[in-house]
Amino acid sequence: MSEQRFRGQVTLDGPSGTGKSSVARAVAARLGAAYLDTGAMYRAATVAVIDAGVDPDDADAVARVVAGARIEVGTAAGVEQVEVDGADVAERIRGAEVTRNVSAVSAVPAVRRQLVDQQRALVASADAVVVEGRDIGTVVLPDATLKVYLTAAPEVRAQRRAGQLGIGDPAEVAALAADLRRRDEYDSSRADSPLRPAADAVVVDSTDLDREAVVDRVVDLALSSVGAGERT
Ligand SMILES: Nc1ncnc2c1ncn2[C@@H]1O[C@H](COP(=O)(O)OP(=O)(O)OP(=O)(O)O)[C@@H](O)[C@H]1O
Ligand SMILES: Nc1ccn([C@H]2C[C@H](O)[C@@H](COP(=O)(O)O)O2)c(=O)n1
Repeated sequence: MSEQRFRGQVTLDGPSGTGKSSVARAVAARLGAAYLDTGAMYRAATVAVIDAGVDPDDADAVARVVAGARIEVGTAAGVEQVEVDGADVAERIRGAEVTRNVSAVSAVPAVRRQLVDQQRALVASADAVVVEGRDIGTVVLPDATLKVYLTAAPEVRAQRRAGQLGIGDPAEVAALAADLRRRDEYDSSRADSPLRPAADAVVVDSTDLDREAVVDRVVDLALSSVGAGERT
């Protein structure tokens, strides 16, 4: 049950493992809003590329495969629905092979254009929506009601991800931290739509905040956002 009626778009961008998905889902539930995980769309595109046997670094081939794939994601906050050509890939998109290759696939401009068009269409069908990703405030929804950029210290992010995956071995935690650094670097340095905060984003550093505190902060910001957002 939502606490107050909110209309508009909340964008949540930031590096990997900063809490975008968990915070965005909870904020959407509190605001009674739809929820869109754009990372899931790039992951689904990566499944299509892997299944086609194409090299993720071959931009032309990647663009061709993704153009021919039907990628569908749900926008209900409580359910993860991700399909490629009608097949359920919600679990598979979280696997290591997809995570290893998703940055290369998501750096291909034609893939970005296709998925950004789809993202805007999904957002247009909702009167209240929380959208998470890397370029939502900068590229996908530059006029969003509220833009939040989530950050957290890299070592804290690695520890949280380790907790999520049930990993305690220090060598494996170090490998997780290295993977986070590699993806941050790739996502921030690509030519098309690099990861960076929008000029008008509110930066929330969750290093010393628990998840509920971050959710409270974003909900407060959304409900008090001036101008485009509405409360009824
Ligand atoms: N403020 C917080 N305090 C403690 N743990 C948190 C906090 N925010 C998120 N977490 C936990 O950190 C882990 C990573 O969060 P989440 O998957 O939401 O991040 P993300 O930014 O969406 O990652 P990615 O971009 O890689 O998909 C999860 O286990 C989540 O429960
Ligand atoms: N708007 C977006 C969302 C995601 N990506 C890319 C970059 C990430 O490494 C990858 C997976 O995202 P995650 O599920 O970890 O949030 O997808 C992007 O380029 N733009």
